[in-house]
Amino acid sequence: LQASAEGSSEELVDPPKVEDKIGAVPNGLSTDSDVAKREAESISKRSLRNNAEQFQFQAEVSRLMDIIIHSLYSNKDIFLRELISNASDALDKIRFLALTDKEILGEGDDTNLEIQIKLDKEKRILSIRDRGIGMTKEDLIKNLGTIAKSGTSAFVEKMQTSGDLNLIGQFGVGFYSVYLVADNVEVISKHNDDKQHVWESKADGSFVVSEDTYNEPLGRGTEIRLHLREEAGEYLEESKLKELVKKYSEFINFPIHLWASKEVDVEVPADEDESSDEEESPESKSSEEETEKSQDEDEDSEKKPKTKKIKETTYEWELLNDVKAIWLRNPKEVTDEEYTKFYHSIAKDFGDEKPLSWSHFTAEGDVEFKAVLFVPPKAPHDLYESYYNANKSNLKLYVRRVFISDEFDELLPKYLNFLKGLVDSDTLPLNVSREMLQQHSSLKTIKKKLIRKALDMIRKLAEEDPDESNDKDKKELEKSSDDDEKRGQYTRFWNEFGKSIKLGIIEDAANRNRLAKLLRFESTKSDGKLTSLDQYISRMKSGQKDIFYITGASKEQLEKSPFIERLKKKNYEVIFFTDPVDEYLMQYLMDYEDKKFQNVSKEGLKLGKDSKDKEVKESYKELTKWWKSALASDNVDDVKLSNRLADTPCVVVTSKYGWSANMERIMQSQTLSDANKQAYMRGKRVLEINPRHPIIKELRERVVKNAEDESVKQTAQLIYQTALMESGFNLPDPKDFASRIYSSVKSSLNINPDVAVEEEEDVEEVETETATNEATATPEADADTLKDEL
Ligand SMILES: Nc1ncnc2c1ncn2[C@@H]1O[C@H](COP(=O)(O)OP(=O)(O)OP(=O)(O)O)[C@@H](O)[C@H]1O
Repeated sequence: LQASAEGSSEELVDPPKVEDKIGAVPNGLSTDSDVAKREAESISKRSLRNNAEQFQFQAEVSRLMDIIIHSLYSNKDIFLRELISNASDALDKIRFLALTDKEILGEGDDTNLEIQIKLDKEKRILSIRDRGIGMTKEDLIKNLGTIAKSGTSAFVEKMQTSGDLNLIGQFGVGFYSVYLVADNVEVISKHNDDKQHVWESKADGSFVVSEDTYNEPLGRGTEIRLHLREEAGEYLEESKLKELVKKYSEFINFPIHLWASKEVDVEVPADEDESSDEEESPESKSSEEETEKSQDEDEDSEKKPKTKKIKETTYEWELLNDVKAIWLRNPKEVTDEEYTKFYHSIAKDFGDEKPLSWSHFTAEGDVEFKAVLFVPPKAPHDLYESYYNANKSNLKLYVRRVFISDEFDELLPKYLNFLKGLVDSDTLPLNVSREMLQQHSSLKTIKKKLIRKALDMIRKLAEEDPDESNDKDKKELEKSSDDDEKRGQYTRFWNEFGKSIKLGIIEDAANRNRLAKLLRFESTKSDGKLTSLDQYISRMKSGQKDIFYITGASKEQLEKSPFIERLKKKNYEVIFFTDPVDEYLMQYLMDYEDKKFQNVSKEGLKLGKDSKDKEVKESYKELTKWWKSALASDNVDDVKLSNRLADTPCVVVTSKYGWSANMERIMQSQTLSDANKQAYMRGKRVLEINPRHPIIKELRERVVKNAEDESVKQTAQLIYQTALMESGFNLPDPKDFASRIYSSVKSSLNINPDVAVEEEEDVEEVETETATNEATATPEADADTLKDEL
């Protein structure tokens, strides 16, 4: 979209040049050279306009900017940390490239990897400049407006519900926070591969990009100029900027300088009258010594011109941060507050909450590295989005203090992607490409150690939580003072990241047992709280060999399940697994501490032998045989006596290695699931009957009396279909089930089964006017409804 920008050149600003000493320029009268300069400037402005191209912001970005501009969010400070963080990222990028090609850094000032902040109070401009990688024209267009990141719409959505703008950095759209304080923003950038360009937008839906022939050449890097809004005057105060850098950007690993003013005493020539006054001042004659001195001075003053001291404002770069990396310090000397602030900065998570836990350690031996790992207080919004495809490592890799990448998949397994932190290795080579580094053998060792440390840290979260310990430990823990803060911390962890631990059990065979220790769930005995496998084992009945569990859609549903009736009666504990991932989890978690897991809705449940078993079995032989053949066309492999039922007549159980009813339900609900696989994986079904139930006993009598009785067959089919449903399966033919129910209702109401439904009288249809006015359902209308719903 080419813009014709003639005629509006007045709108263009005349920004200060970074190297000018703002405020130190005297306001003198115009000279010829000033006129010539202004003439030249207006020519540059025109040429800037002529080659300007206008672009529309991508729609989501536009919405985002709109929200930011009209936000009533009071903490507008956040824009500065976002800009500094971007500057730091850009510096990291160029430093990394310079590892393999020194030339890239250029020479002179360009080699100073730093961030500079400057103010122009008069023009109300705040500039943040870095000597980072810079942006080409294409980068400016793409990164600042036309390509919306996945986080953009997620953030817009989030803002509409719980408007906490503080989270902006986590969504990868931090740059736009500049519009909290500025109504016009210029981004001047120079990348080694392109000429200097300037991007400008007043957040009116579009931005302009042009080659920059007007501003002072940056050499390399980016300068962001914010034309501050009327109400954002506080950001023109040096003290405010110093406070913000201290608060939010303390852990930036590059020097941040502020062009700060300073009052200094300077000697200036004094006029004669004043100097004679000074000579007459009483102090100068107060002692002999001083008189002598003053005589000396008098002698000097004959040679030197007279001077006096006056206050003058000068400017110099003042360093605002201490660039000593926190991970290089001794953990004992780092305070909790410092770790929390470091977490906020590394995770771009500037909420009020502390990380749930952290681990700061040094690994020694063949591979040496330092690391700091954090468990965030909350899971990010997209933790499990495209879990298997996206590259979402949250660990930053440094080699000897130089940032290398935060996209190294090789540092942590996917299931630990929720951890934040960094690794700084002394063993890895510095001057090789990222690809080569990725294949370096040391990474395997680093990964192994990181996993161990991470799992230890999570285990400690549980150990230190008083709610987690059993009664004996509780007494000891009650003495500790920071009890309250730690109470419930593991439940908080579990609610945020429990799924990751489950995915770990599925994916990481080597650490399966360690991860299983971290597993939490509810059970028939957990009293609404979470419990662990160790606690389950400690409560096991004597002689109990297996760990019992059941899977389903909700705890409420499972509590009433017929599968656990008898187990509950006999005081066995049954674990409830209600997350879809649990079905997958239990395909991998076969045993724990030598105890096997038994799904109580699958065949193979053993609860000890009953002395009358054989006898009872014999008495049901005829019924089970008859029923098995009657159900042959229903995919039922067998009919057996059940040992798990108390009050229910019968249930349908599945074979050990096939899918459970719950898994069938999950698979059927997946849009892209493969029908062939469904048929193949569907577990074999066995109808289990309760030999003590009156319905079953009666059925046995009836079958013995007359195995061909049609009504007995009908009833048996209805019982089977009901059991199927109660056991959690979808009915293959609901219509058939419904007709059977209605015939049964007819019989209980004493209605003759052959009575037909009354015929409707034939009345000629008359078209009425109202009928034609009625809204008709069209595919378009349906699509609209769907859109509304979405
Ligand atoms: N000072 C800069 N130097 C070079 N590129 C920059 C600079 N500032 C922004 N960018 C580019 O613009 C993009 C958008 O910045 P923005 O702050 O919106 O998102 P981000 O930096 O990717 O994420 P976050 O806000 O979480 O840091 C960046 O990814 C980067 O490519």
